[in-house]
Amino acid sequence: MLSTGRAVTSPARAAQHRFMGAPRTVVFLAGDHGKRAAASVAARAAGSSHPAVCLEAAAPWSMDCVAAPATVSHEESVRQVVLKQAALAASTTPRKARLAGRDAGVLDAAFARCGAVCKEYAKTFYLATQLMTPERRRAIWAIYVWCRRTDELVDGPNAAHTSALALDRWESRLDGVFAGRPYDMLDAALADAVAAFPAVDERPFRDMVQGMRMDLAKSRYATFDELYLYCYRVAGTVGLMTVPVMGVSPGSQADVETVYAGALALGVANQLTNILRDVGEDARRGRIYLPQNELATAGISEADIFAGRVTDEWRSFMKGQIARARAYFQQAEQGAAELNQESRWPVWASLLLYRQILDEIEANGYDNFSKRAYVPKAKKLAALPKAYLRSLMPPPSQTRR
Ligand SMILES: CC(C)=CCC/C(C)=C/CC/C(C)=C/CC/C(C)=C/[C@@H]1[C@@H](COP(=O)(O)OP(=O)(O)O)[C@]1(C)CC/C=C(\C)CC/C=C(\C)CCC=C(C)C
Repeated sequence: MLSTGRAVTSPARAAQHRFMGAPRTVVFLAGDHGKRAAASVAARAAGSSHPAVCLEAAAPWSMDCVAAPATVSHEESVRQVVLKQAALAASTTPRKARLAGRDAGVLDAAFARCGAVCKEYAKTFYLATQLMTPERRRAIWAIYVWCRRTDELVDGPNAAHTSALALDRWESRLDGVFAGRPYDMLDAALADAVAAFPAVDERPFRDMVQGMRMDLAKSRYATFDELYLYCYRVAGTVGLMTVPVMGVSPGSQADVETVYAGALALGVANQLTNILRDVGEDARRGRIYLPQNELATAGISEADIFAGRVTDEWRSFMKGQIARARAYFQQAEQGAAELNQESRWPVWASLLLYRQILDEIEANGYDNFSKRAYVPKAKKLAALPKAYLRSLMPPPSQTRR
């Protein structure tokens, strides 16, 4: 069954949450979207079957934050993180004072360095951030750089030397960023960015580090739900980190949760696509990021994968995996359309460009063992104006209500 991050509506899910206790009063702060987020989360919380009721009681960083019984899926736990982050969209409580005077010059240099790193590693994305306001743009660059540095710890040239202890230290540095005590220049840029956008929460950053820990400890995923948790941690978190910076369109009438859920969906879709593109490469490193139970049902063994056998079973299995990734892209579209207009271009670019990789896997006859699905430069370039045009369209919710 496809798992597409729908709202909590089914009686089964409601029953799952009923035990979690009575709703708490949540205090929300200013801002139009904040009010809408607050109203919507509070309204949901008022019906005691909704997961929002237990967010307040949640231990801050644990994925078991909902005192969940074994039957609560990771998808459900992640959904609750999303609701909590959406409720924080109202947050205007300033963090530690931002730097001024001579220190502000140092910060400018730090942000310029973040921009240069983006330009080097993600040219298209860097170009598409040019439409954003300068404050948003530099905050997004700082987040990008932190994510890239985090990823490099387990996927970079020195990854073999990264231990759980190194990730502990990285997490302590992150605490410093959020406490206004950055360790180096690039951390200082991030510290300033999160001070400027107080709705950016530490939670998704910490969850990304947890994702990196999974890469240290795990090379198999028993079910899609397990894989979903991994995708949330390493990529869905990016959406939750960046939406508070990009902002929601002033004309949008959509629930803030829809936008956050869309952001999560884009991260998950991108990561699933990445996984499907890199099956062969990962297998050569002894890793299989595919649900083992679904492989077994399809009659595909690990030996088939290590031998790179493109059989009818494999093609049919891949069709299902691609359909699932496309469903997440579809959900992401709903959120992307509601973002602030000047922030939409990089998001649509990421969505359209990454989704094309799925078409290329199909065009390669589902041989993702010996061929790397690659979007030709001309197609990539064509996606940019297309993304730009999409970004000009008003939010669907603006005309709907
Ligand atoms: C505006 C915008 C697109 C912002 C995102 C910028 C940002 C902070 C990106 C961080 C990316 C990063 C370095 C993540 C670390 C983990 C990782 C490597 C994830 C994989 C990315 C691709 O990696 P890579 O560069 O190695 O790719 P190639 O192999 O070269 O192809 C991921 C697959 C996932 C990245 C996830 C996103 C870009 C999520 C984007 C979601 C949003 C920005 C939310 C949009 C909001 C709505 C409402 C839809």
